[in-house]
Amino acid sequence: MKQKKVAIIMGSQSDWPVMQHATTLLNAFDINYDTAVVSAHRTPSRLYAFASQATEHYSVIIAGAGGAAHLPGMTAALTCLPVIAVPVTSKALNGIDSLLSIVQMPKGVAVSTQAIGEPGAYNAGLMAVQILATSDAELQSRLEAWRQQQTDTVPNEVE
Ligand SMILES: Nc1c(C(=O)O)ncn1[C@@H]1O[C@H](COP(=O)(O)O)[C@@H](O)[C@H]1O
Repeated sequence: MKQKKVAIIMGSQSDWPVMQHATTLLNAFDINYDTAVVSAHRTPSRLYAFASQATEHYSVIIAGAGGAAHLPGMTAALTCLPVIAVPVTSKALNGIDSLLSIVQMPKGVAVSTQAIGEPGAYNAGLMAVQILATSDAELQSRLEAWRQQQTDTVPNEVE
């Protein structure tokens, strides 16, 4: 079975400096992805069109937004694909607003929320790889080798 792509969507072009970190591990593992600006607030029809077609093209969606970050939750409401959310660092409240508006989803609609900002975007890419690896043995073994390499780089002693 051919692996479907990952979608990386974000509420604004201004989210890209954070969201680009979601591509680090997708690139490292040769996983195809698309990127798009989609906003629940500013482009609701675009969000509806994207989410209603998403299962045809994608296996996983990474959604980043800042401030009143309704994009991940609204995306999850419109598709049964796994949605990995990145709370983008905001100017006024450093991303606490983004985090809180993403993480408290009502029971019955799930979003996998990552950490605020760059580490969260990086881990969103990692989580996407981990999800894809559950149905791809070759990817799973590359992921395990990557994890071992990371473990091996952690020094034992304090200098
Ligand atoms: N949170 C959302 C949504 C949404 O959730 O639909 N759409 C845009 N935004 C956010 O507004 C912030 C400021 O956007 P601008 O920089 O374009 O003014 C961005 O972090 C974006 O994710």
